[in-house]
Amino acid sequence: MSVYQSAPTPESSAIIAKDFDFWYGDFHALTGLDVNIARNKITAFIGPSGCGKSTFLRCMNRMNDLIEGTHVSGSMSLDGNNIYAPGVDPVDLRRRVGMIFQQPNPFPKSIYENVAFGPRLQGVTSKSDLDDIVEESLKRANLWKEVSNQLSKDGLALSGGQQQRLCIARVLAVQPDVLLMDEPCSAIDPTSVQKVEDLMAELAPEMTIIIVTHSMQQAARISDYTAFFLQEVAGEPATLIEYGQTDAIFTSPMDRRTEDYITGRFG
Ligand SMILES: Nc1ncnc2c1ncn2[C@@H]1O[C@H](COP(=O)(O)OP(=O)(O)OP(=O)(O)O)[C@@H](O)[C@H]1O
Repeated sequence: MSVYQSAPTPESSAIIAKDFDFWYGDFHALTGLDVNIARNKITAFIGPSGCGKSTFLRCMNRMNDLIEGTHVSGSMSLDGNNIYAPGVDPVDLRRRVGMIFQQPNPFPKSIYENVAFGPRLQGVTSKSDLDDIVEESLKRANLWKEVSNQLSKDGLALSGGQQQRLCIARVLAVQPDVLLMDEPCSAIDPTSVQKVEDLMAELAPEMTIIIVTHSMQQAARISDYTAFFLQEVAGEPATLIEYGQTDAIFTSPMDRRTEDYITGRFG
């Protein structure tokens, strides 16, 4: 049984997972997840390595569909619609639920083309419209000031932290409702971490953000809600141990395993 402390209500949630399980082939990776993800807030997923944080994150835009032999049970909805229902187009879902990875992965194209790529695919052809989208997206990603006079430069020539913000701009250009961030700061320098955290705080009022992080400090600093996952027995599925408002989880966890993890006793 998971423990909940002032967790989001269904009415205030963008994503709702109910009795959700996930398998990689025969390996039952996640079980019994009941999680409401608050709309336009930042939610952090924490837990030791291998407890299924990334797996659960990737369920939210069906990225795991790309891995052969995976399947799910239970339900997962976005704005009230089951994302695993027949007829849902995963490509369209991934536009609405964008993803940022641990390693920045810009295309080997110019900064401009990286950001214009998605809107072009969506049918935007006007040069001035694309110019506007590129500028706006780079501004929202806190990168515009650094690159506005070098938009034709190769995205891969930027620093790691700049590349990560370019990837964020690329996702923002297609106007997602949800941003999934899988350890987005673990491969970038501290100054860039600060910039990414600042931009998350700026985006959150209009976007639902979920971040997987190994940094307790980062989870405590930036998130509104925190979910703690654990795989207690090797080979057995992981599950949600405790979930709720970040302040409550960090200052008065109700489950001993949460307390042990956040105080650094394991993991
Ligand atoms: N593509 C895959 N095929 C089979 N098993 C996988 C695959 N990806 C992950 N797993 C397994 O699923 C479990 C959960 O992994 P996952 O990467 O989701 O955990 P995590 O909590 O995000 O870990 P970390 O913090 O190390 O990134 C692990 O046992 C892992 O070995």
